[in-house]
Amino acid sequence: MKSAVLQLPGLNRDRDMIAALTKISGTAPVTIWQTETTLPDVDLIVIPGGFSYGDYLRCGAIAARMPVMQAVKAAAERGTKVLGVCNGFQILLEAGLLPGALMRNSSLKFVCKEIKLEVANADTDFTRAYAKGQIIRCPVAHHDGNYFADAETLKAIEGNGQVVFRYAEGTNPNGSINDIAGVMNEKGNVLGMMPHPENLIEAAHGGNDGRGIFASALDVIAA
Ligand SMILES: NC(=O)CC[C@H](N)C(=O)O
Repeated sequence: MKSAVLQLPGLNRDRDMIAALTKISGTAPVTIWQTETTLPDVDLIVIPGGFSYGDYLRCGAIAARMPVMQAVKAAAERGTKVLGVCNGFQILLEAGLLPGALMRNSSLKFVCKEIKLEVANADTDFTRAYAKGQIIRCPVAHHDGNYFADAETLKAIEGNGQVVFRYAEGTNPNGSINDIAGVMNEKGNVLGMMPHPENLIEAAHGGNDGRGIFASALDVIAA
């Protein structure tokens, strides 16, 4: 499976993401720059974390309006898998590719720590390496991770199994409604998540609980 990583000014997790994808798939992802309007032919596009355009206006708001996002939207409509992590999740929400919004953490503080995630839906292209209900470790690092959706949207995403990850065991670091840490679109090919699985993929990271997300999306065996 071929993958690509979006690179935008201010993103800072792109190298970690490229390293994770390369290690897990054995092939380096292609990189995509903000001005590109024609994307390479890949199976998975990843929008990594960071502070695109300095988080001005709202996290992800400027990035979502760059030409490249029209191309990402078109690819998602054609069925290409799209994964957004942290700022990538914020960008996907601002671009309208996912439901809901991410607000300031309820503590009003930047949180950088390890939390626990429950795999709420293991029947997805991004989580089939896990079992439903499995608890995995994962780091978070953000100030705007407080997921919110109105009652109608919440009912729909809960009912459709679009909530893919929840913060487990009282580890919700940001006040997200229903402990939501990751959501996908109705079609199931676009996933956004606040935690950083690319930073927990090998022994040198202190564990590999995040590996299954990439192994699932890239269709390789999780080792
Ligand atoms: N690590 C990240 O991607 C941070 C996302 C965003 N800039 C925030 O702080 O909420």
